[in-house]
Amino acid sequence: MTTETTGTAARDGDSRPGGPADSPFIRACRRRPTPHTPVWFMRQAGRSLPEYREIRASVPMLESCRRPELVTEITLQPVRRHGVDAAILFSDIVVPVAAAGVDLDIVPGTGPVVAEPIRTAADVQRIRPITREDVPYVDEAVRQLVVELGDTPLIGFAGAPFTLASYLVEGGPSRTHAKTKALMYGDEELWHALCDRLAEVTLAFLRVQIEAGVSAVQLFDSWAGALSEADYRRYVLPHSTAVLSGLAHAGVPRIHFGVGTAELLGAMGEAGADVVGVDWRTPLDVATGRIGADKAVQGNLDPCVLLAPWPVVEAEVRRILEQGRAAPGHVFNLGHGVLPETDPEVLTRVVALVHELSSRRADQG
Ligand SMILES: Cc1c2[nH]c(c1CCC(=O)O)Cc1[nH]c(c(CCC(=O)O)c1C)Cc1[nH]c(c(CCC(=O)O)c1C)Cc1[nH]c(c(C)c1CCC(=O)O)C2
Repeated sequence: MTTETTGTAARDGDSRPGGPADSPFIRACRRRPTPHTPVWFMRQAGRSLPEYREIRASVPMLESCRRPELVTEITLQPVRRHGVDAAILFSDIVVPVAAAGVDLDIVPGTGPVVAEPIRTAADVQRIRPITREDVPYVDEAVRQLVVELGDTPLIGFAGAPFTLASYLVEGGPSRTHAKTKALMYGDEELWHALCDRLAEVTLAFLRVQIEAGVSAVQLFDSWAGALSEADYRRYVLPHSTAVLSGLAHAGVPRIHFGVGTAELLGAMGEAGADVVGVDWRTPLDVATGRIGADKAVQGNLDPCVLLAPWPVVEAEVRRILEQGRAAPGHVFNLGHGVLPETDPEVLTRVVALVHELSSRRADQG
């Protein structure tokens, strides 16, 4: 197949039986009937897996994201082990920002740390627009993965402007996002200039992944829940909309996710999502009431529940499958990422249980 025929236009019509576009995951994102409820886990590629810890032992995080053969192997690990319905590209939300010229590192046990935080108009200018040439390793890894994965869809992702801005303005992880909010409330013009630039970088990064062949994209606005709905609409929604609506004709479903977003679910759907991610605080039927019946939902299992005895896990899986029926499409997932201390066997059992319970129901019509 030539590069041209693997582009978005070709994939748009590519729902041949058995291909990734006809997979249960993509069908659920598009609110079409599925043979079973699809399941994957945010942060499935990572520290809960011994095979991941082994392969990463001597390679720093950011470097591992820049080695296509490592990205491919780590992305495939949870697919092999758990039989999940989708793979998610192994990367990080700060990878495109680093490619855009921001000096940063991912510090083990801490997260992204920025050498010189972005707090002035001149700082914003240091964030360059990016093209595929700035992230060749992502392009290459996605192309390899699409071949290796066959019918299993690959999810591409990026960080949303607010969550990226928080790391860049704070200089690292923050509980209160105080410096970020001080800039947002104190200099609205600079705030929008920063988020315009981040939306541009994010959109370009997602387009590279889509051109290379991912079947869906997820926009992580992990920390958007720190804002009221009014502030979200004023300071954040226009920028996340620029990203998601910018992909309206890209031919792949768009998932929009955040934590603590009970009050924001409707607005997050409005940004241009096909699927809205829901954390553990809002049951999926309640979430659907807020998001509207034209969007699919994903999430809701508290990652901490996976640390509890199996009967507790099983009861939660049953509850979420039941409440997910209120939505026109349901992708089973956690309400946030897999915790490093999670027993991988439990994840494998959850996948099997979701498949068993939901296919039994599909059989019964
Ligand atoms: C906020 C955020 C980040 N990165 C990401 C988000 C949004 C999702 C979320 O809210 O959790 C997204 C992300 N980061 C990573 C992935 C890989 C794909 C997946 O399996 O989901 C994804 C989708 C790998 C990673 N990204 C990181 C790791 C850990 C690196 C290691 O192995 O040491 C992995 C596997 C590092 C990272 N990078 C970031 C944090 C907070 C951390 C953890 C710091 C720590 O506790 O060590 C920023």
